[in-house]
Amino acid sequence: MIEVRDLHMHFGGFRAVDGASLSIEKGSITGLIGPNGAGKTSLFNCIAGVLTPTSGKIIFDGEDITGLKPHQMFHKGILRTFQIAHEFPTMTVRENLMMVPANQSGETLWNAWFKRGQIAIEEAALRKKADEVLEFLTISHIADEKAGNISGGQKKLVELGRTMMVDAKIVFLDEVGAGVNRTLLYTIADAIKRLNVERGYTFCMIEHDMEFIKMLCDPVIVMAAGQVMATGSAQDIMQNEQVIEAYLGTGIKNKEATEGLTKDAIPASSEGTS
Ligand SMILES: Nc1ncnc2c1ncn2[C@@H]1O[C@H](COP(=O)(O)OP(=O)(O)OP(=O)(O)O)[C@@H](O)[C@H]1O
Repeated sequence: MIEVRDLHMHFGGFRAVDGASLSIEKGSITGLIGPNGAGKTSLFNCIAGVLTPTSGKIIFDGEDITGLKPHQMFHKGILRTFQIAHEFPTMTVRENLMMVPANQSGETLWNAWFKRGQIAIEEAALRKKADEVLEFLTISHIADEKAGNISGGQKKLVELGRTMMVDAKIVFLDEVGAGVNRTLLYTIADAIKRLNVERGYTFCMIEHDMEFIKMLCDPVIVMAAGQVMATGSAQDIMQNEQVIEAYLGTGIKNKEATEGLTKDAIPASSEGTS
């Protein structure tokens, strides 16, 4: 689905991405790991159009999308979570979701005056969709909360919800599990898995938390020094000598905690979304 060919992203003389080639298969939840400074975020930013690569190609379903801008990627269904505006703290969670879709008739003053009926229809449809999204994510109970008042983990779920408002095809998640308590982490993992299985979403996620990676991702791509060092199942990756070597000094986080976990270890539905 997305093929990255010999990608380079240089900052002055520094090669943050230095000839990375990889594939993200349709329908996969692909993990992207690597030590600090490996070039993961720079690679994400190139794919999402936030950075223009120095050289190399990014192909999406056979089409060369190298150098397209974030809004052009957005219209192709390629979303990087931070690329969708951060929450508006004084608006409710539902209103935050309703803000996402582009091309709403009410966006201009002219339309607000002369197309009031059309706007009302669109708003009702958006509201219905937002409520469906909240139900899918099991957070209907916070629909009327001000987005600024919800927990960090709930904000991550709302961020996922925003991608559902525009029916994304592939979503790039940057450390979605960071700083989230374990209970809510399972809820987020469950939502990602269900979006993947039930809605056909493809995900590519940067994570430092190996437990989270092992729960969800297959394959896992390891980057080091701007290049792809290894690709394989989480289990294989964690036993790969070269990978362990690359992590020396930092350690693979939660390595021990991952023993015995499988991709199906996520509860079918989770409680305690706080
Ligand atoms: N805009 C920039 N200008 C100069 N150097 C940059 C810039 N962005 C990133 N870098 C450098 O490129 C290297 C790769 O950074 P990047 O953020 O892509 O790595 P990463 O694998 O995502 O790291 P981390 O896991 O710590 O977030 C780092 O050494 C970083 O300092």
